[in-house]
Amino acid sequence: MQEAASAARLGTILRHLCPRTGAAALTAFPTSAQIASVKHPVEFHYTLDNNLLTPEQRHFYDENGYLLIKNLVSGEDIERFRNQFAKICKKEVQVPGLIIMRDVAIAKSEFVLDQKAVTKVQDFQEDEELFRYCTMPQILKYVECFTGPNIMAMHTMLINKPPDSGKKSSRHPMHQDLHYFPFRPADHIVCAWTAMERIDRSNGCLVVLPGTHKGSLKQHDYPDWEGGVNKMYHGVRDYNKNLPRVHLVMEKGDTVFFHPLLIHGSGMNRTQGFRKAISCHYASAGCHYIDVKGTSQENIEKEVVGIAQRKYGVSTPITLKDTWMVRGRLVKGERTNL
Ligand SMILES: CCCCCCCCCC(=O)SCCNC(=O)CCNC(=O)[C@H](O)C(C)(C)COP(=O)(O)OP(=O)(O)OC[C@H]1O[C@@H](n2cnc3c(N)ncnc32)[C@H](O)[C@@H]1OP(=O)(O)O
Ligand SMILES: Nc1ncnc2c1ncn2[C@@H]1O[C@H](COP(=O)(O)OP(=O)(O)OP(=O)(O)O)[C@@H](O)[C@H]1O
Ligand SMILES: O=C(O)CCC(=O)C(=O)O
Ligand SMILES: [Fe+2]
Ligand SMILES: [Mg+2]
Repeated sequence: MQEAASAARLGTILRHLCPRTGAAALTAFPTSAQIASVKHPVEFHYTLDNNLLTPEQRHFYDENGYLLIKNLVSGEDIERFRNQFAKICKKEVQVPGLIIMRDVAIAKSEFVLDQKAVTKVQDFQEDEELFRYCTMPQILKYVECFTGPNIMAMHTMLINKPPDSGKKSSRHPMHQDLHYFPFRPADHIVCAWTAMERIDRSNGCLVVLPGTHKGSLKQHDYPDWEGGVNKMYHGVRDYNKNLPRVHLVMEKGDTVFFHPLLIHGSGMNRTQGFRKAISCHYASAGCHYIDVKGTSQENIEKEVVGIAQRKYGVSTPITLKDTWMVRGRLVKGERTNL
């Protein structure tokens, strides 16, 4: 009896150390022989093993909070996404629920039906062509290593970073995507972000602070930038500016998977081209919603709810959770909690 109790306790500790591999390595009540055999507790904390990731890749993600896979999306598919994006900008197609955002530097200038006016489109879950990105088997195969088999596409974006207007507003401040998400656990959420062309420091690549996914969710506010900040581009209030930064230089089709606590941003676009990337945030359907009242996420809830009420013309009180429940789409397995 005592052995069963201590075995259960050890199981709990191991699961705590590593929720998934700990649970997989041990049955609910391991025998003392099993306990004795657990010499090297748990190797990997942030990934599931579906025979896709090598031990080196799993180790890299554990340590750094991101994983870059070369050449995952074909040039042909990227061309199709580009064409669809152009059609959306020209208003040749109307997509229900889509948010079209213009850069703050030109938001008040005259409206042009051209992608030169669009900084990103969000929530394209109702666009069959762009949403194809979120359902690509070669992407979901990787996503499953982070989320498990029941997968929800929660947030979709095509980012069209414009040439900087001179005000540096094309930058994206350093942030953690979890700030926007009222669901947990964070370890079962992952972003896939695919470069639609070569992206390096000249056109504003992703900048990451490796290892910061091991920390907690930080307080986010608007950065104090003279040239203006795009709506809802909150940044981490205080982060250690001495932490090493890594610039992710990517070729067309390369895809990075990253943890929602990883602190990242993107630099200014110093070229004349519109730097394009397409992304989707996935979560395990088994994640649960949380109430963000009284937490650091209260400020973003207020903004998102304000925009959602305007967009859907509702005046009844809604929560951050409601805005996510209507956007999430199942892409694999079974829709359970989210
Ligand atoms: C829900 C968030 C999900 C994020 C989750 C994943 C992590 C991702 C991290 C991010 O991407 S953070 C940034 C997320 N940003 C957004 O979600 C903002 C999405 N954009 C919008 O909702 C609309 O583009 C916006 C409401 C800002 C404007 O759309 P409208 O169609 O209402 O534009 P309109 O031209 O009518 O302008 C209305 C007002 O907004 C202002 N505006 C427009 N674009 C702006 C801009 N880019 N920045 C600041 N203000 C802007 C514009 O000047 C004007 O101000 P006034 O009322 O004072 O005249
Ligand atoms: N003064 C600043 N305060 C806060 N964040 C900043 C500041 N300058 C840059 N950043 C952030 O750091 C990231 C990279 O920005 P930056 O424009 O310096 O690009 P970069 O790729 O570092 O280019 P460079 O080659 O000039 O260093 C972005 O997320 C940006 O928002
Ligand atoms: O600059 C980009 O393409 C990505 C910005 C980003 O991190 C985000 O939208 O969450
Ligand atoms: Fe982000
Ligand atoms: Mg810099």
